[in-house]
Amino acid sequence: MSAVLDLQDVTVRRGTTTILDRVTWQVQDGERWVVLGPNGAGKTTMLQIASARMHPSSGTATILDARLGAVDVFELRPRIGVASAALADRISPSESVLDVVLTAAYGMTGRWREQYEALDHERARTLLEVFGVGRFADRRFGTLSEGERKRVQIARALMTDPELLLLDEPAAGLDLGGREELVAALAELAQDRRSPVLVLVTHHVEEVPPGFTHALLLRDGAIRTAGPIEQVLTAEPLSDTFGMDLEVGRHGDRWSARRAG
Ligand SMILES: Nc1ncnc2c1ncn2[C@@H]1O[C@H](COP(=O)(O)OP(=O)(O)OP(=O)(O)O)[C@@H](O)[C@H]1O
Repeated sequence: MSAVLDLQDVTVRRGTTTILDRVTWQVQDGERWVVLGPNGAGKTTMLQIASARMHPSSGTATILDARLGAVDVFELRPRIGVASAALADRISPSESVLDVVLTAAYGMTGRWREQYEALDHERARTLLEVFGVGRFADRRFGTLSEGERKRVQIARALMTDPELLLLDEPAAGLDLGGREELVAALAELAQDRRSPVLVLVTHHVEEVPPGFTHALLLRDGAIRTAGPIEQVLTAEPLSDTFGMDLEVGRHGDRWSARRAG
């Protein structure tokens, strides 16, 4: 079976800066990946390629069997769910929470819109319930807390029933309780075999939800290590990626890291 995501020698240049440097990465069906790396490593840029929002300067990116540059990205994008700060910024604070989720489906249903409307509503409400924010369906998006908004964004990203779900720092800005609730929700998603392939960008190993299977470490636009999570989330590769001696702990199905010594 072909890979869900297949990057071969992907390089992204802006002026004289190389943001991604010959990135070769394959994600297979059923896998759940976490992407870690310091600020400016190129993580968001890699997700922009993976979500068909950016083309490589060189190399090839094949997403869900569609090669970027040879397909209509507007057909491809609905098959990819994305939750990121950049997308969240575009949501109007006055929009109702239900509409934030529902509008992800617009454009998918075309001229049969009316027949789909009831089903869309039901699905949007179910997704909000799954992420513990069902009771806010009729509130304005702008009145929600940061953590509640993050969960609404993930519900929105799942609305089109994507085959690939990309989450860019979903726990950023959350307090401890909010982070733990989000990690638990993502763990459930990861463990559900019906879920799409997941790629989660984070800065902290503490935010890696149980059930994630693989990890990729990025530094200065290049992959340092990628593979099964137990092998990658260890002291040596993480120290190398963050340029600092780190102690890495595994506590049941969670991780922690701190400076060694
Ligand atoms: N248009 C551009 N021109 C020049 N440099 C750029 C451009 N866009 C991004 N960069 C640089 O590319 C690098 C990678 O950015 P990117 O946002 O992908 O990193 P990141 O790993 O997601 O960082 P963070 O963890 O801080 O969010 C950064 O150094 C950034 O300044």
